[in-house]
Amino acid sequence: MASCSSSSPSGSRFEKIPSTSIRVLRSVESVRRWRRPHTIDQRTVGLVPTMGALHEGHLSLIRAAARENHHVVVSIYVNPAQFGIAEDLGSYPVTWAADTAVLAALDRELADDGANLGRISAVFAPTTADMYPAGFPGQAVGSKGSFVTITPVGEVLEGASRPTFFRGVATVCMKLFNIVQPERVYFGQKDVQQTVVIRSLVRDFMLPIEVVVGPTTRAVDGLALSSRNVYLGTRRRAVATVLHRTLSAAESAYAGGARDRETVLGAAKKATEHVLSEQMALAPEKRVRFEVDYLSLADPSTMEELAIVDPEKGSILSGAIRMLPVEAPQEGEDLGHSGGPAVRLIDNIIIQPS
Ligand SMILES: Nc1ncnc2c1ncn2[C@@H]1O[C@H](COP(=O)(O)OP(=O)(O)OP(=O)(O)O)[C@@H](O)[C@H]1O
Ligand SMILES: CC(C)(CO)[C@@H](O)C(=O)[O-]
Ligand code: BAL
Repeated sequence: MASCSSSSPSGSRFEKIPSTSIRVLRSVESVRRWRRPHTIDQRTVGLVPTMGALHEGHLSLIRAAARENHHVVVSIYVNPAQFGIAEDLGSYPVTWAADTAVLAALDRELADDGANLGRISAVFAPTTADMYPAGFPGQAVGSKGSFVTITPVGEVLEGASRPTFFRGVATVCMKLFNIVQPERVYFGQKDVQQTVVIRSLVRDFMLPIEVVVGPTTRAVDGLALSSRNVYLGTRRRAVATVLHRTLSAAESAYAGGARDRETVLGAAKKATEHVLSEQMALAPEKRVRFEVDYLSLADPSTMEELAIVDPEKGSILSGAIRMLPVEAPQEGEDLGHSGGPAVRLIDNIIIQPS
């Protein structure tokens, strides 16, 4: 494990990422002890919640947090409560050594950039026993326990496909916010419905926190970076841009003057069907099959489906697709992390209010 203990001036021993001043905090109590003096000194704390397997999308949020806060805390915790029973909790990428190396390099970059107010002060990496002190309540829809639910926004789209997802996210974020007590929290637009749920949580429970949403970081071909992209393998990775191309087609229809759902989403469906028919014309050992889970044109503050876009309010175009396991895998073919099960990808484009 790439972390070590080093002596503080007071002689107490703290775990740190090697060659950095980044503390590794593993318990709720250790975060509270670290946080207390910064409250007294009125030093601001920005929290970037993650599930690890860090990529440039996460780093963009950390950079934003360092510009605006004296201290940045990055949490790394794969929260079991937001995974459905049949989902990928068991194979979710866990890359602690790489993550701490990436954070160390980013912290050096932040130190060299005079425009930053702060740097990465701590990584919070709790255990499930710490996060669920009464015992983990389970992943089932009917699990009993202390949960935060944000409805109706958490029930549609991602919430319809993943019925325990936003209950798990809202619950763990409430815990993280109460533990770290940040002035600001940073979330990515890539998970746009999650940002609407978090804004509702903060508003409805009167949390004294500012929610900052960073833009989606993309690969050069347009694919939104995501920790789950490692599941794709080479063949599906080449076609995975279909969702971004689909949403871009809908955005172009809007830019061309369309305001009604049928025309805007019709352009998206046409784009998807075109890519699918191209793929189906290929031989089984070459092609990639996918299924559209949903394509949505929704209100930006409620995620309710829209019949017509009001340009003064704007809207959110979003979608989810399932990239199916490849057919006729070839000898030595890269099938992706965990051998190529179906991979669910999400993406969105915000149509800004005019
Ligand atoms: N491409 C991206 N651009 C900007 N922010 C991102 C991007 N991908 C993820 N984030 C944000 O990083 C935070 C932590 O996300 P998480 O650790 O789940 O990574 P992820 O790549 O979204 O993983 P997953 O593949 O499980 O969805 C969330 O706020 C998420 O929206
Ligand atoms: C916000 C979050 C860290 C909660 O576990 C997770 O949903 C994520 O990584 O987007
Ligand atoms: N980035 C969202 C976390 C999840 O899909 O579980």
